[in-house]
Amino acid sequence: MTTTQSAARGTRPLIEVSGLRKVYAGRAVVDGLSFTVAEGEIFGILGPNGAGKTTAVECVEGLRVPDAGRVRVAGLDPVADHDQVTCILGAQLQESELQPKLTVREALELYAAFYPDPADWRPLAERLRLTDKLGTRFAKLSGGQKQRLFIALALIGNPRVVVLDELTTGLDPRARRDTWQLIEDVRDSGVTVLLVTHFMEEAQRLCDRIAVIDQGRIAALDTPAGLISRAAASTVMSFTPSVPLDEEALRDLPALASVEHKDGRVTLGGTDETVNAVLTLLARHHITAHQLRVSDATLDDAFLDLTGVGQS
Ligand SMILES: Nc1ncnc2c1ncn2[C@@H]1O[C@H](COP(=O)(O)OP(=O)(O)OP(=O)(O)O)[C@@H](O)[C@H]1O
Repeated sequence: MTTTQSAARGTRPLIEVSGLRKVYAGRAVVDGLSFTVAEGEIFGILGPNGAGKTTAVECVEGLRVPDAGRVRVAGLDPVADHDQVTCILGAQLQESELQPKLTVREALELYAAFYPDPADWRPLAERLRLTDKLGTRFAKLSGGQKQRLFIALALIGNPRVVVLDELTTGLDPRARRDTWQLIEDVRDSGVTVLLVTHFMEEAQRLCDRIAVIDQGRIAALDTPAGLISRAAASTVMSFTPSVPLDEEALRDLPALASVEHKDGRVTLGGTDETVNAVLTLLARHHITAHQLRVSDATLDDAFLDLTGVGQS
């Protein structure tokens, strides 16, 4: 660790964003964002397309200059103290930033040379399962291998925090799950993670806290469980009734949050009380519920209620 890094280490949050604003063509795409990230956290930024997520994290990285507000990384200004922040914060590269002919070994050696106190790339390559790919050119790597290389390059400067923006987009489910494990390993090794994602399951599984961003503002900031508890319905029930249901009878159900009919299937949002009342109603009318499913609300449901936008 460098002197600057140890001097900056303390009890204050590792990342502090306060009143951040960024305007393009007269439109505030980031409009007064405030959040903090504690050392050791996986902090998620979730939001619909165009919500301002990348703009916000690029202000944290010092790649964009805020129009208003304050950003600090370990107490440093990412724009004014850019060189020092670069040693503390590792950013995931975009694919186009690597030469297709560069081998994995060359990329690791090249990026290690950028830092005053780099990690030894050999154990890093081992940890990221790249050792048998060291001689492979970037263009020949699979999507998952490229992502593992990007994580290695983000970690090569021994950063205290890594910013991962849409890291698993385009990966198949298996490679995505492998990458999740790697992100957890990164955090377990003591590195704080700022994660921008579109994937609800990813955010729910990995993040300690999540800021849901909508139209440049924070719609909610909480733990995954806290966000889920904000969904209008805590329980979702769906079934195909053997005969069509009386709409009026459904409307009178206790704690009912939503009703939807689609292709003969009924989906109800509510609580356990709603579910029990539906079962009683069906039994009373001798109606069978085919393919009955009852599930707890998910982050997806909460996201939909908070932003009005469904996600993958
Ligand atoms: N350099 C720029 N010049 C003009 N407008 C920009 C610029 N960068 C971003 N924008 C606009 O700002 C808005 C927010 O973009 P941003 O990339 O931050 O959103 P995002 O939440 O990361 O979206 P996505 O999930 O689609 O990546 C968008 O409407 C985008 O078109």
